[in-house]
Amino acid sequence: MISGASAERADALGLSGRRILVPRGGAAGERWAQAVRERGGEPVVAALTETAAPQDPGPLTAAVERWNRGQYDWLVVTSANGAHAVADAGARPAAAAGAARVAAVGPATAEALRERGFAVALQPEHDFSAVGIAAALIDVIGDRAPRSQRLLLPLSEIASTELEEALLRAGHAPERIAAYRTVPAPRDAAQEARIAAGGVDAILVLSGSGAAELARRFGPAGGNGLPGGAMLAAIGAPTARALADHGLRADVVAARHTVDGLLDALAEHIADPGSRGSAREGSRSTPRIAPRSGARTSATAGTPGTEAAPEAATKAAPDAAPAIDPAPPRRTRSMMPPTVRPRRLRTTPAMRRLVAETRVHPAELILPAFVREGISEPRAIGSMPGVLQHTLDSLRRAAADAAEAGVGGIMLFGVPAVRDAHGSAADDPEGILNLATRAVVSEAGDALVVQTDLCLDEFTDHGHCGVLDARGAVANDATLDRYRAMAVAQADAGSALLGLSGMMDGQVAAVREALDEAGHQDTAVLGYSAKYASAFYGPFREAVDSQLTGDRRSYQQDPANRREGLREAELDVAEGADIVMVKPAMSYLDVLADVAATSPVPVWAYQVSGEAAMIEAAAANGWIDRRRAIEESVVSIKRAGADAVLSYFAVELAGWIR
Ligand SMILES: NCc1[nH]cc(CCC(=O)O)c1CC(=O)O
Repeated sequence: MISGASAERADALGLSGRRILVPRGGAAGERWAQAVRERGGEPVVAALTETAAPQDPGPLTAAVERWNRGQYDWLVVTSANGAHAVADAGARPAAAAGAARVAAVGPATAEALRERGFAVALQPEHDFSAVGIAAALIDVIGDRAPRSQRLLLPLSEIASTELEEALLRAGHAPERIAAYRTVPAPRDAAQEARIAAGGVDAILVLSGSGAAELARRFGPAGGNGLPGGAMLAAIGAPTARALADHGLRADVVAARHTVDGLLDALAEHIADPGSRGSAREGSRSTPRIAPRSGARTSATAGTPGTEAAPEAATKAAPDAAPAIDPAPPRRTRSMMPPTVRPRRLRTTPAMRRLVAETRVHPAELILPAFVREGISEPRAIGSMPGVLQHTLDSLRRAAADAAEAGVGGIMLFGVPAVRDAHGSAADDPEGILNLATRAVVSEAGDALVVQTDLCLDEFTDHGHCGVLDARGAVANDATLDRYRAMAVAQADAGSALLGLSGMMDGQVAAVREALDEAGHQDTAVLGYSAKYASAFYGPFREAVDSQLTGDRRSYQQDPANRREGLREAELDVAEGADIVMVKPAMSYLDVLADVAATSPVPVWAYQVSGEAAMIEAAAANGWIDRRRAIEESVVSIKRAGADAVLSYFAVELAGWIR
């Protein structure tokens, strides 16, 4: 289908710079989006349709029971949805009777089946459609011989009858079951308006129902209006005909009904609008609003659509030439060129810089730093490349470097030589964290806001953030007494801002009261308000040589909870927190945005150790661009609402953006 030269063009960057509407959500949408990205395009995921359980699940359940009892010879699956539907209904990979086999319409379906534990015995070689799988099956099971086969066909409610008809004609006993249905996806008015205003360059149309929904939302009859100039790329001829039924014309019709087939055809069309991958040739006689009978398939083999869109395999007559040539060819674009062009503001680096909504400034970055008692040389931390366990001396130098780079603050964590059940070293004026605080304040206290982690986990021999009761549970109120003592010791040492990271109830009020009683009215309190029990603290635990076994789920928040994050922040503000924080950052940007929307005090976020480690590890593998990923991650945290960000990259990033 695709000539050598244009195949090469269509290759890696064939969609470069193009925004492509992906009309599916979920895992399928992500697969399409990834394939668009691999070709240099920018996917815009806007689900038009989604799958739902059939109106009446009874027949599917009964059929799956029969399958499990070994009453079929074949399970014939024509879409990934079908595979998931039967698996979800309880179909066992190997039927009890043993001899049953599984056929898949194409590679994506086969992959879904394998994912669910089914071995795939048969798959068409080229034609991933109802016609293709019928032919492949009949090849193997023959015409009636040796005996009529029982085949279970779990299909979409509106799938065509092609497959069962072909099997019936060959003398077999197909049993069609409605396994799922395709329904309109929830709508997003703002996104639709952006799309209509020229937000995409091309739209993928993957099924007849997708075409119908596209027309309903953007089509000629009362929708938002299709984005001017957007190309329509149909997965196959039936889908192109469905578009025509709604007064829309496919610019591209894929000959191979797969992700690659469609995106290659689109890339080929972009590279050469007159090429065979485009529908121009096939629809020369087709007006923009094509009567159904006038639509012609372009270079397609068989009746396609099944692999990506089983319901699209309609009973249309393929390649039926129109009786009367309805209209002269249209060489002009079918839609008006856009007048609204958001890309104008992206044309040059200077323009992009001028219109950037979010900026990161060094003063809004805080460097977390570790100091370890009893070492004479700084030590590397395996899971945190570039981060050290400092000696007092090297910490002083690191603070001076941070001040020099213009960062706003430094957050100190201490790693003591000796631990006990109460974390005695935490409030000992000669404890490592308090010593380090004095050292850093004298070195750089004018240039940097010197801050201290107020928590017991680095100091206890059991590694928990509080003291334990007789049964080994973390005792909230007894811990508050320890926090009061720590607060006074840290303020005495010169800490300007206490970072309360222990997640005990009432900790902000307790610490505020203790500070005020001790005459430290001017020492500020940072509530780690919405702190989640996160896997992303992993490398930190190495950094502080944590003694923890088990987890912190009885005091840190459940990652499933969003509302609770806002509540914790509100409580901390009410208790007198001067600043509140959300932590980790990247997986909790929704919580951060919620808190930022209502907080009367500054809102910070902590890009934690695991977030940094992910970037380092991927960059070390050459999988992402390290600097861009760091810049993007921090600007995203600010965009979501953070006024300042704790980041292990603070000094390096400050150097880049100065
Ligand atoms: N003292 C508790 C504390 N303060 C900051 C972090 C994690 C920071 C990071 O992962 O970078 C932790 C660890 C925890 O809650 O287990």
